[in-house]
This record gives sequence, C-alpha cells and structure tokens, in this order.
Amino acid sequence: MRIAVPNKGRLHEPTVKLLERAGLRIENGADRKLYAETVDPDVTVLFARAADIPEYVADGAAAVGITGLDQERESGTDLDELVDLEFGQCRLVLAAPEDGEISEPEQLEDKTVATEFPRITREYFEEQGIDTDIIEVTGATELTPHVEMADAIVDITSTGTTLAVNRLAIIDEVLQSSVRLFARPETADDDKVQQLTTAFESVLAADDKRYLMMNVASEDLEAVKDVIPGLGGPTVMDVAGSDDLAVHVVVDEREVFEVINDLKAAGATGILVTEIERLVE
Ligand SMILES: Nc1ncnc2c1ncn2[C@@H]1O[C@H](COP(=O)(O)OP(=O)(O)OP(=O)(O)O)[C@@H](O)[C@H]1O
Ligand SMILES: O=P(O)(O)OC[C@H]1O[C@H](OP(=O)(O)OP(=O)(O)O)[C@H](O)[C@@H]1O
Ligand SMILES: [Mg+2]
Repeated sequence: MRIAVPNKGRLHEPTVKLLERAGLRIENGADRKLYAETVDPDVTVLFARAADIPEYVADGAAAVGITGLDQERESGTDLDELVDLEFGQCRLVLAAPEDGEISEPEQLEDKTVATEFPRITREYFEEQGIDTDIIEVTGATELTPHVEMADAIVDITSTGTTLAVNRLAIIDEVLQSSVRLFARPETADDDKVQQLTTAFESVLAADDKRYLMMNVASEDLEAVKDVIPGLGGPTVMDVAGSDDLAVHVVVDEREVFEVINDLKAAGATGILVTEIERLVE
C-alpha cells in the first residue's frame, strides 16, 4: 500500500512523526527522495506536494493520502475522509483592508478577490449569488489588496499574525481545515486502509491520556480505587517480595494533577506518570 505524504512545508514533519507513532517508521528515506519504505514491508511512502496529494489518491497512485482539508476541497476530488489527524488546523478566511470600505461579502459584487484557492473561493461566492472576479496567485496573497490587484483575499490564517501585519481584517470564514487521512471511496474499506485508520486513531486516542503506576498497601486499595477515574478498572498486581500491590491505570491528561493529589492522600506511593504511544480500544 502506498501512502502519499507532504514532501515539505509545515505538514511534512508532523506527518512523519505521526507515521512513526502509528508504527510506520520511515526507512531509508533521504532528503529529496520522493519515496521511501517503512518498517512494514507492505507500506511505502510517496512524498508529494500537499496540494497534489488528493490527485495522487484520486488517480490511484497512492491508496491513501495525508493532507489538509483545504487541499482536498481545492482539488475538486471527492475523496473519503477517514480520520481527522488534528494538526495543521487553520481557517480559510475572506479578508479585506482594515481601513477600507469592504466589511461584508456582498460588497464584493463586481470586485476582485485574490487567492491561492480559486475553486473554494468561486464556490463560496456562487453559493451566495455574488458575482466576483477571482484572480489566482501562488503565495503572498496578503500583499494584493495593497497594490490594487484585489479588493479582498481568501487565504489561510491560524495565529492571525500575517493578516494583522498586513492590516487586513477578517470579513467571513470560508472553511475550517485540518489535516485528514483521505482515501478513494472504492478502497476506503480495504483491510490495509482500515488497519491504518485504526493505527492513527490509536495514536490520537493516546494523546490526551496518561498511564499512572503506583504502589499501594493492600489495606489502602479500596481507598485508592475510589479516587481513580480510570478508563475501566485499574490493573492490580502483586509486587514480588512485598505485601504492597502495584496499581496501573489510564487517566485523562486533564485529570492527572487532581488524581495524583487524591492518590497520595489515599495512601499511594511511588506514583509514576508516563505518556502513552498508542491506545487501541
Ligand atoms: N499558518 C498555518 N497554520 C496551520 N496550518 C497551515 C498554515 N498554513 C498552511 N497550513 C496547512 O498546511 C497546508 C500546506 O501548507 P504549507 O505552507 O506547508 O505548504 P505549501 O505552502 O503548499 O508548500 P509549498 O508551496 O512550499 O510546497 C495547507 O494546505 C494548510 O492545510
Ligand atoms: O495566521 P498566521 O499564523 O500568520 O498564518 C498564516 C500564513 O501561513 C501561511 O503561509 P506560510 O507560512 O505557509 O507561507 P507560504 O506562503 O510560503 O506558504 C498562509 O499562507 C498565511 O500567509
Ligand atoms: Mg504555505
């Protein structure tokens, strides 16, 4: 099975890291190499531009692809979205100069909008029955309103810094995006694709969980159990050469601080907190 992965840009590294956590570490990949093997002999990685990945999947060159929802929408392919991988979060927004007249999409009738996302932008205006000229640029879109190339832009924002330094204000949100795992509808149910989906889901499920281990005297076990919120009951084991018990439990990251205090009060000692690589439910 081939997976199409962003070859550079901000999505490359987090994608490679995610593959590794999912048990698909890349082997003999090298800078500028366009494909690589993984530790799983059945899985190869193709490195492609984030914008081209939907097309690679639609064409069958790759079974699945990892890229932003914005890229999939812009490509006009109609892929199945299997998992929201929860990184690369950003918004596509309509923005215009802060001190200009334009503050509503309707005011862009017969005006010009510059964007790297012409298809999404056209659909956005068509849906509202607004007739607008769209000009396509390939970067630095934020510049265009200041050189009279465009009255407004549709562009990506996350922190808002780029819009702010270019004195542009958001008029409307066009799309919320994040990185997703995409497949062709015909192959979305294939075993290997399903296994990959499960592997990614297990990584995401582990992200906000922590594994707690502790020693508990047997007479304190009930008190300790009482304060454990746990995903299912704790695992309780004998400790060799001691009357103490070892208690292991998975808890929500947000609860760790409070739970540790409660556990100590209930008599737990030697409490260890670790991250979890994957959690297969
Ligand atoms: N500022 C941002 N914050 C979060 N995600 C972003 C941001 N900018 C882009 N993205 C996401 O990353 C994807 C790829 O953007 P990136 O800038 O890494 O690649 P690119 O500009 O297409 O790269 P290149 O043109 O160099 O190949 C976007 O389609 C979007 O999903
Ligand atoms: O809201 P912000 O955090 O400022 O992010 C928004 C900027 O990030 C992206 O550009 P990128 O950094 O990817 O540069 P590029 O134009 O070279 O793709 C996007 O095109 C915006 O310009
Ligand atoms: Mg970019």
